[in-house]
Amino acid sequence: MKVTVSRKAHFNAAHRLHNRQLTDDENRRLFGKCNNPYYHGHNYNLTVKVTGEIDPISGYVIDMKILKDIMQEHVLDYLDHKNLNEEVEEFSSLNPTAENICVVIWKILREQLDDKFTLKIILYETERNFVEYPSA
Ligand SMILES: Nc1nc2c(c(=O)[nH]1)N=C([C@H](O)[C@H](O)COP(=O)(O)OP(=O)(O)OP(=O)(O)O)CN2
Ligand SMILES: [Zn+2]
Repeated sequence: MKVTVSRKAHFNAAHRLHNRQLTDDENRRLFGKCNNPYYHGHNYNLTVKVTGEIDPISGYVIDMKILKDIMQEHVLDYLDHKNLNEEVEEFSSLNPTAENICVVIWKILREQLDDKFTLKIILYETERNFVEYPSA
């Protein structure tokens, strides 16, 4: 019997949506105000969902304290209060859209969690705009 446990977190970060393969005009047309060369910020809200069997001894799928510490060390300490384009290696060549940030967070956490767990990330960039990976 598989059960999903979830933990929420949030971080603030600055970014600029920009594709170096496009001209400045094309970038402005495609990304509008999100292409502002002086960057802009979001309060990102994150939900991490871990699915697995309940351990018969602990009654846990995963100890939430352990999940919290992994998220803090590997995601929040890495992304919080950062300029994603300038300070986070993955986005030196990858546009920091909500979709790409979500996949990057999934890859970071996937490496930290046992293969027996299924992992899903939901990332809110605004109160109304959010993305999920993997989808469905
Ligand atoms: N598919 C995507 N579309 C857009 C993304 C994205 O990451 N993926 N990002 C942006 C901008 O970076 C930014 O998120 C837009 O913010 P904002 O203009 O504040 O968005 P809203 O007006 O929709 O704000 P609400 O508060 O949600 O109404 C643009 N597109
Ligand atoms: Zn933005």
